[in-house]
Amino acid sequence: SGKLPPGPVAFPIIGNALQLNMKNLPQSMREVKVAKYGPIFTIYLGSERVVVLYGHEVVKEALIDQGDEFSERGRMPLFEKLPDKKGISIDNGVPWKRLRRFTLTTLRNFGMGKKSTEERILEEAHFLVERLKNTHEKVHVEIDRVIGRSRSPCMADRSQMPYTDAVVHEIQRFISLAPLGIPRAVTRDTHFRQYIIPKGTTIFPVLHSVLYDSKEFPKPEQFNPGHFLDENGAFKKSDFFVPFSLGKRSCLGESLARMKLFLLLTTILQNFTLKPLIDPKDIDITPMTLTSNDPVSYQLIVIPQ
Ligand code: HEM
Repeated sequence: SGKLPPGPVAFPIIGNALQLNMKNLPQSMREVKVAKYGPIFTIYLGSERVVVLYGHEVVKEALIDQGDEFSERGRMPLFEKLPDKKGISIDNGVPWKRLRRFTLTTLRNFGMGKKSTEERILEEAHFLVERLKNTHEKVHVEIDRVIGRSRSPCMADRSQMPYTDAVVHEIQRFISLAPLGIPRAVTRDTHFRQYIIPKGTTIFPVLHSVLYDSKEFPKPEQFNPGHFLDENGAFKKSDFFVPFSLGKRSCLGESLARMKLFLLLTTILQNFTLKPLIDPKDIDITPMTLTSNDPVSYQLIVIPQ
């Protein structure tokens, strides 16, 4: 008893390819949800069935409340044979369990070395600073605002720097790097709300739908660090901040990535003023979107402080 979540009628072989914009799947997901199917729907990418979870409530319900059932790593249908820009194949044969073990061991070894992770990242940040200082050339990156820093950054500073912390969070929210999440799959036939999702079905937990929820983040399309600040200017946590996903298969590199983002940003801004070449409002910040939101290249003026 029970049935699959609803979805648009699919054709043999091509599935829903004609109804979806394959160049911008996250946008298509929103249209399908809004069209009529609601927060849980089924689509076919080629002949592969995918159940899409759209919005904070269902994403949390699946990845946290029913975390065991939604804990398998899924496939990215249609895209599996595409090499990414670095020539690394995102083949479905990626052995996730081995990757997880490898990452854990590497992170542990990294942490056990003579130097702390913090020191290593700072070394990297200073190396970057040296490179920028010595280069005098315009770097192709867009940053449309300037935040000055007067003292040497370290992780302990973060709690004293709510605005910088909010900026880092807002960057991650705004760029929505993995808008569809990284595909999951269900470990067994799974009852989810009034539906049954067959074992092995690919699941897209649409992180973009959580990061861009307008009830939590007023005007989500606008870059506004105020999304993570309370009325007194203190840092405000949000359950909707899910760039690293949620639950037992969430990103293993989260604390490393967050440390890097904070230390690199503060070190660069402590040493340089960054300016765009053109009026910031004329800069097109639309990312390249296929399954991830990749920023395009920008020109930038880097002025030593
Ligand atoms: C800003 C940077 C990063 C973002 C936004 C990010 C995001 C994600 C997301 C959305 C997932 C899918 C998790 C899920 O299905 O619940 C993931 C998985 C994963 N990430 Fe990251 N990640 C980042 C950096 C890193 C770094 C630096 C590492 C390694 C040190 C890393 C290692 C992994 C691994 C191993 C998995 C697979 C976990 C599993 O399948 O059990 N990530 N990441």
